[in-house]
Amino acid sequence: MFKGLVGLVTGGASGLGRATVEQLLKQGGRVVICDLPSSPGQETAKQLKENVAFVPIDVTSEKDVKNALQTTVDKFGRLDVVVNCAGVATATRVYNFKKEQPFDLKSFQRTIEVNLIGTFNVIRLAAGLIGKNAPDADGQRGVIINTASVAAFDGQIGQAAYSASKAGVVGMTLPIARDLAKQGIRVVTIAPGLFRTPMMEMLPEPAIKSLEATVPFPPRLGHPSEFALLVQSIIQNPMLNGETIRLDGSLRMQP
Ligand SMILES: NC(=O)C1=CN([C@@H]2O[C@H](COP(=O)(O)OP(=O)(O)OC[C@H]3O[C@@H](n4cnc5c(N)ncnc54)[C@H](O)[C@@H]3O)[C@@H](O)[C@H]2O)C=CC1
Ligand SMILES: C[C@]12CC(=O)[C@H]3[C@@H](CCC4=CC(=O)CC[C@@]43C)[C@@H]1CC[C@@H]2C(=O)C=O
Repeated sequence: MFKGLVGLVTGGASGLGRATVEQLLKQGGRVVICDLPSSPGQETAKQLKENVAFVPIDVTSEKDVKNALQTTVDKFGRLDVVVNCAGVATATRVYNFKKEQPFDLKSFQRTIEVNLIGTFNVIRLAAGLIGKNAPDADGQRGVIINTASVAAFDGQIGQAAYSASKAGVVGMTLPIARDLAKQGIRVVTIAPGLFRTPMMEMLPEPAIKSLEATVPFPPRLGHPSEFALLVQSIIQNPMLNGETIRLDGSLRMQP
């Protein structure tokens, strides 16, 4: 099933996205890595060698995403699977009473812009290309997988912007799955708990250790490869659609 499959992974140069790229390649797929020009996407593609290409993009740009889709067609002829992993994390309280400073609106807008609108931008443009595929025996033409966060449900102090952006991704999953159902395109979102990636490693190790202790089982950060395994499973299971799946070791984040 994966042999020859063409995937496009945003945020594919790092963390959960990179692990997904590696898993798709391991299964015999071909992959376009989409990430910021400043990311290590080019080196990543070189390291992974075959059946992979890097296209520098900002997910919020229509022009960039259209260019990435055109490159996908030029290089691999089609697109079957999109995995949206590009994202940014911010932590600011709604009001800083010591500095008498409200949350910076530009920072709130940028978080929504990248995590929510960027994800939507990729979905809306990729759907047209996936819709050109001939349907399989089940009528399926492709799969779109998004990345939210458990912060969509249990957002912590300082996560108003991040949680709102991820809740938006959760909220649009079902309506988009319904929009694309007639074309046989499935849409599923993963809401990860805590995974060891460069985003997480912005935190000092003692903070990571204490976060790990809050995960009931297994009491550790997830490995990016475990995220990639769920991506594989979603691709393989045609009954998964319009749903958000928590991948969190039963973590419920504390305030
Ligand atoms: N690591 C974790 O524990 C969790 C991560 N997530 C989400 O998973 C996704 C992947 O995160 P990680 O791999 O941990 O982070 P990461 O920081 O390792 O990777 C994120 C990638 O997104 C790219 N990116 C950022 N803004 C972009 C833009 N405008 N256009 C294109 N690419 C852009 C970055 O360059 C980076 O390569 C994110 O959406 C994050 O919010 C959700 C829950 C937990
Ligand atoms: C996003 C997430 C939770 C956070 O808010 C932190 C982030 C790692 C980097 C951070 C450093 C800080 O100093 C403040 C908090 C945060 C932005 C975490 C990575 C994954 C977490 C998440 O989405 C959990 O579901």
